[in-house]
Amino acid sequence: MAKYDVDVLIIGSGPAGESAAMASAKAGKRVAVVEGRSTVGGNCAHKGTIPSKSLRHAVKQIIQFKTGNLFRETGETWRLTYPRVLAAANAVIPKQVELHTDFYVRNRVKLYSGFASFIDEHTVSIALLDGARDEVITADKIIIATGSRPYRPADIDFEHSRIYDSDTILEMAHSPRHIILYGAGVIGCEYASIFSGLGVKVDLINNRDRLLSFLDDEISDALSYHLRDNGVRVRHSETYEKIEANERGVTLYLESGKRITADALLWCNGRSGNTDKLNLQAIGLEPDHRGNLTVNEQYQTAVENVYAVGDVVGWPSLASASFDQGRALAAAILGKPYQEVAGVPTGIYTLPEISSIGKTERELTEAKVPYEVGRCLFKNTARGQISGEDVGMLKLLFHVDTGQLLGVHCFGAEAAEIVHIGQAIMSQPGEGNNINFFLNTTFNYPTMAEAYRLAALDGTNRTSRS
Ligand SMILES: Cc1cc2nc3c(=O)[nH]c(=O)nc-3n(C[C@H](O)[C@H](O)[C@H](O)COP(=O)(O)OP(=O)(O)OC[C@H]3O[C@@H](n4cnc5c(N)ncnc54)[C@H](O)[C@@H]3O)c2cc1C
Ligand SMILES: NC(=O)c1ccc[n+]([C@@H]2O[C@H](COP(=O)([O-])OP(=O)(O)OC[C@H]3O[C@@H](n4cnc5c(N)ncnc54)[C@H](O)[C@@H]3O)[C@@H](O)[C@H]2O)c1
Repeated sequence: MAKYDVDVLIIGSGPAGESAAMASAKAGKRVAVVEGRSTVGGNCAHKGTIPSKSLRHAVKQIIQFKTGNLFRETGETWRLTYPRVLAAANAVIPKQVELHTDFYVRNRVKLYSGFASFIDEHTVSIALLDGARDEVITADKIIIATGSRPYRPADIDFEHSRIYDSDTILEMAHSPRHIILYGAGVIGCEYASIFSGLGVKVDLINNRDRLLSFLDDEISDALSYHLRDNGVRVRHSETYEKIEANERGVTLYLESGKRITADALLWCNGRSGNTDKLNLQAIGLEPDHRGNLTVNEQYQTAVENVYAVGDVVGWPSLASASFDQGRALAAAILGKPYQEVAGVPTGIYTLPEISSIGKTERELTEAKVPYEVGRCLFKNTARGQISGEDVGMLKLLFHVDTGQLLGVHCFGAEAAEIVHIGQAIMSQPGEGNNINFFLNTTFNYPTMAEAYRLAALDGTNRTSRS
């Protein structure tokens, strides 16, 4: 008789929970997953990555249609409402659910639809969604992969029909003429692109002094320029004092004395880890003030058999990293070699798209590393000219003496794909990581990938002249 009902019990079926489940099941463990929604996929598939990227894709199609002279006569009026675009975008969610459900079925992972909370460190109670009863399960190892949700300050009335967060904006049933986005992190910048692309007047309120300050300054400046060029009003270094809404509109009062009124406000300033309903007191765990759990490099919490992965452990809070954390954790539990999740690229689906990996110019300058820059503007590539996607740039940072590639920064069409070529070279050991790879390699022509060759030529021409 086994001591526990299952070997591994996972709470949450987002990317982190799913990858931990699949890796454990494939290693022959008896695995069960508890999901508080009626379908799998996590917030990633239902509220975060997937719907927002699908919405952005639909908006990009609209922009291409509106600006492409092949499709329309100049002066023709044409408009799609937000609910219509949203409905088209949301069509991807059931496809995602079907895809991910199959993974559980094929790998014989038992799924419980219900809300989990701890009874003790090996026992979890599940309030089943059908309301029939509570199920109690014991497990040798328990993984918390409960993700995060929008942070909601107590002084803002999120029940009001004009005030939204990144979950409820996916239910907005009208097209605003003017929207305020409070918070200019990744979510705020992505939604600024989406709404301005739909022709909505956008105010983007940033409580810092530049957009996405973790990016290379040149890329962050380019984002500010292009958002403004698309009609977004970006306001830096502003903090809200209060937000009032009534049937006529919503007004944001800023500490600086400014007042902005619009049809809707999207709050995108911060997230909280989903830990408050897990009854963590029962096992002596205490999350931090943002609801996140602290873990060691093996994703183990202070309780030996309880682990945590994904958004619930905080930074970098990405679906991409969550998948890898889940797999790394499963390997650690199984006593296999595992790789720490590091060197995660940034992929930001603004218009234009942004992606980067490695060091920024500021970081290299501060560290006194002698580096050179190679740039290729997309407007100077044949592919960029043919496709009309000529806004953008690839920028390579490399060591002046060794040619080692130190950073790849890209904005423009397909930046999030393009960056992976640089990532592959940067991850080569020793001299395998060298800018010369791009000079000694034949690229398909015409491609956006060719930008690597052009940027490498630009950079190495500079170093050979100096
Ligand atoms: C608008 C938006 C856009 C994003 N875009 C991107 C992007 O482009 N690229 C990217 O890499 N990342 C993106 N992210 C981040 C990404 O969605 C998250 O990092 C990812 O979903 C985290 O995965 P997770 O497995 O930790 O948890 P989640 O996906 O949050 O899933 C956790 C699951 O746990 C369940 N759960 C919670 N508590 C319980 C409980 N007590 N019992 C049972 N089940 C429970 C929840 O119902 C949920 O389904 C975006 C996020 C948002 C909000
Ligand atoms: N393309 C992508 O990769 C993508 C797209 C959208 C969102 N995301 C991820 O979703 C997460 C949320 O993005 P965001 O744009 O809202 O930025 P964010 O949550 O990282 O930060 C926005 C601001 O809110 C503050 N904040 C965060 N949590 C808080 C809390 N609980 N209480 C008070 N203040 C808090 C932060 O300090 C920051 O000033 C990020 O981790 C981001 O990486 C990724």
